[in-house]
Amino acid sequence: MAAAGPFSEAERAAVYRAIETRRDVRGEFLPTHVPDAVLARLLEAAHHAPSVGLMQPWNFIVLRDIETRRRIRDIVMRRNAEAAAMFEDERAAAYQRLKLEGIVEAPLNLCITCDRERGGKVVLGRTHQRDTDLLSTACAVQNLFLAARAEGIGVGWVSIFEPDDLRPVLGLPDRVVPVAYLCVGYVDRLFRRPELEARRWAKRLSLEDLVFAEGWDRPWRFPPEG
Ligand SMILES: Cc1cc2c(cc1C)N(C[C@H](O)[C@H](O)[C@H](O)COP(=O)(O)O)c1[nH]c(=O)[nH]c(=O)c1N2
Repeated sequence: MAAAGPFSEAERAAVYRAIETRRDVRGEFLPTHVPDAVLARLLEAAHHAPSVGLMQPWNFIVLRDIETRRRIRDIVMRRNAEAAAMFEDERAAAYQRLKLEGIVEAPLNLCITCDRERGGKVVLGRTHQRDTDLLSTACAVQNLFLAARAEGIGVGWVSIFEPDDLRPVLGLPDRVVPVAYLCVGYVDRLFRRPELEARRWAKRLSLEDLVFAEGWDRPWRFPPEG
């Protein structure tokens, strides 16, 4: 066991700053190489995520080769045309204007996968909730996002494809699911608020409308600020 008191004020501020200023980045990646030593820190952060039964279902595929990334970008462009066709009228036009991936612009891509058989047939904590392995992998993704923010590195999550689309390109075995496809690279500017909000696609909800006390729909009273 180790001491578990609160962080110093500066340490606390740094943690909240990483959380609050993290952004999903689609454009504006700098071409600067992300050194392997820095990447190793990000992967270490991801690998420190909680996981059901400590099954650590993740793997990390590091993609720097431009040809592989072009193949994946082509898949995303094809799937994006399908997605675009699902919106109507003004929404369709607005969708077309959004930049939703930086696969080729970012110098580095990462695919974070979930091995659905890691840990064997019976895993502590997963017996009644099969998808907790996927949820655990998402925790690893978020750890990486936050560590990247602290390093001045932007991350953009791309999900505009069928998971099976990536299987032949990355040689994924059947038991392995690609959970997150990430564009990664240094950034010198970040949107202050979600880019989709800045571009008037969607709005951040008010936290006060999302917190209940003792049951569904009974608002929790936030303490007055200050
Ligand atoms: C599982 C998942 C999948 C995706 C995303 C996120 C997550 C959690 N996001 C990014 C998403 O739009 C973004 O997180 C929100 O708009 C909030 O913005 P910030 O992350 O706070 O900047 C995202 N963005 C995008 O441009 N293309 C995409 O395919 C995806 N896919």
